Amino acid sequence: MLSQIRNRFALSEKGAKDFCKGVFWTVWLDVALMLPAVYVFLYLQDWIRPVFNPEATIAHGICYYGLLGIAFMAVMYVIAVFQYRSTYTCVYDESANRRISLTEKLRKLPLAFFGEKNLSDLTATIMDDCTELEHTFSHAVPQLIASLLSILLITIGMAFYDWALTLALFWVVPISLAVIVLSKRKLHKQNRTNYLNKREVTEQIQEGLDTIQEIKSYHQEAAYLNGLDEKIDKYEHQLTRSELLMGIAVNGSQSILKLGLASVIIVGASLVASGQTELFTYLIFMVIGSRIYTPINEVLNNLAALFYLDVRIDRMKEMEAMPVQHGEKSFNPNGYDIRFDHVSFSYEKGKQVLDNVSFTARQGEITALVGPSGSGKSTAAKLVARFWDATAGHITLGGTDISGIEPESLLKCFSIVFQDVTLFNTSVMENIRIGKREATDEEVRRVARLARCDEFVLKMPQGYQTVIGENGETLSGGERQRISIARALLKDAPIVLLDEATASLDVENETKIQAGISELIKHKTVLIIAHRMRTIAHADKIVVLKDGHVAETGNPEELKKQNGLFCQMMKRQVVRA
Ligand SMILES: Nc1ncnc2c1ncn2[C@@H]1O[C@H](COP(=O)(O)OP(=O)(O)OP(=O)(O)O)[C@@H](O)[C@H]1O
Repeated sequence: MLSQIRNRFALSEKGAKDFCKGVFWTVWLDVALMLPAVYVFLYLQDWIRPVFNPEATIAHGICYYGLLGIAFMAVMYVIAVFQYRSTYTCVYDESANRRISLTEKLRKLPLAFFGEKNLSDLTATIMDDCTELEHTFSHAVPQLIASLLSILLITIGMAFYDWALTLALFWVVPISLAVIVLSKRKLHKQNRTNYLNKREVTEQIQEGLDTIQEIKSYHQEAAYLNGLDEKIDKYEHQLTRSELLMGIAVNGSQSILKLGLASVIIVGASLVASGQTELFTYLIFMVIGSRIYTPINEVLNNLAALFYLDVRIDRMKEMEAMPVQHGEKSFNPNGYDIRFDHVSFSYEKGKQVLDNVSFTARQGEITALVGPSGSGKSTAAKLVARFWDATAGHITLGGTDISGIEPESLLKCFSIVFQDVTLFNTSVMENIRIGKREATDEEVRRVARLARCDEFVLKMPQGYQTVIGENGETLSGGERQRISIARALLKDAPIVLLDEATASLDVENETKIQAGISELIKHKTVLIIAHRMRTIAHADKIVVLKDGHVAETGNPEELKKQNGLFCQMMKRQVVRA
């Protein structure tokens, strides 16, 4: 039972237990909420009956009813506290845990996942869907189950008292629920479309914000806004349609419920007139009839959330089912040689990016990957760090196959400098410290000097404490790159990946930070990707890639003599220079 609840609602084991507790206490709360009606019943039975029956006497005085009222209120209060704790507090805990586990899950997914998914979609799943599920599980699902159970209990109890009036009061409940169940399929479909349309609008807005520079510089504002307008119109149109359908279903169902009280009045009147029911019983059923449908009405008001439930749960399950990258946390490599052994890889089925690539990058040497644009150089570098997993062949690090090493543990061995540097909206000091969290300010300054950051940082108003804006917007490309090199220097990992690390620097700046890079790569396994031939002039080994396979390998002198692709690339650059 518990595991079925877990699967159905994508809950943790504790969440499923709490959910059952929540339903239990909500049933009791629904029953307890009938206590005012019971109180009125007891009072009327005792004090009003003598009016209709002169032989009857009043059994309890006003003090008794005062104390009884207090006792009923205390019972309701205690049950409400338990219900609140078991439903709301636990749901918020479950929601927090769900967000953490989804974020943990994302951390373990291969980068390929993020390439295929829209990031605003992922954020919406972690934040919006969790919030909506929180609301549904605190306000709708336990209430729905509990109100069905409590109505069943109350119906059985009342049937013993007067079955004919009970029937008059409750015949509407199955019909009202049937209306909802019958419209569920249609509404579910509508809500799914709403959800997808909303995501489309969010994605379009996100894309507009990400590409605002291009939109403005190519005067695409009108085209962009027209596209956005179309998507918003589609979303609104669909929303209005589903709200209308929802309104018809919910109001229809609520109206049917109201017929229950009307039928009690009519049936009760005829039963009283024919002497089959006491007037007093008739009054009692009318009092109860005015309150009995409240829990169902509340559930109906939250129906939209209930119908969205499956769509959101499906999204969660989809994320939770994504295959994560596994591996051993601790590994003892025999040195840090990197070996590609017949490695093939494709991002999409049928489009081979690397084809049977084999080479070794030795520790203490600089291995350069060169080749025409799109030949697979960056892809090869990313496979080494397990950003993606090879589709065939093996990559080993110090003799250990990296597919058996946990990606986070593996990445501890790497200092990586990419062409696209990501900076955080914090100080220069903290941006560099990302390389080694526990580094002292002095250590950070030392590597910053080596990477030639001093030259621009000391001119900033607060020096190393200057906040550099979102993704370092206040810095030039070269300055951003120098911060990234300082980070890598601070990390001081045994393997260094430089992917177009100095691409955004002019020749003067590149020469300046060459000292920093020389320091960074000393005694390390270095894999370097660069288009400029002067950047790789000191490489010990060059691997030339062409269309995803190794075209040539050797040291620069050997390759020059071969007069192959490498030689042609050298000549072209000399001519251009
Ligand atoms: N995330 C991705 N999804 C799908 N295809 C990709 C992805 N990244 C790269 N590719 C494709 O893989 C091929 C190799 O790309 P890669 O970036 O490895 O080449 P490169 O040699 O580093 O190119 P460049 O010198 O221009 O940076 C290209 O055809 C590219 O379009």
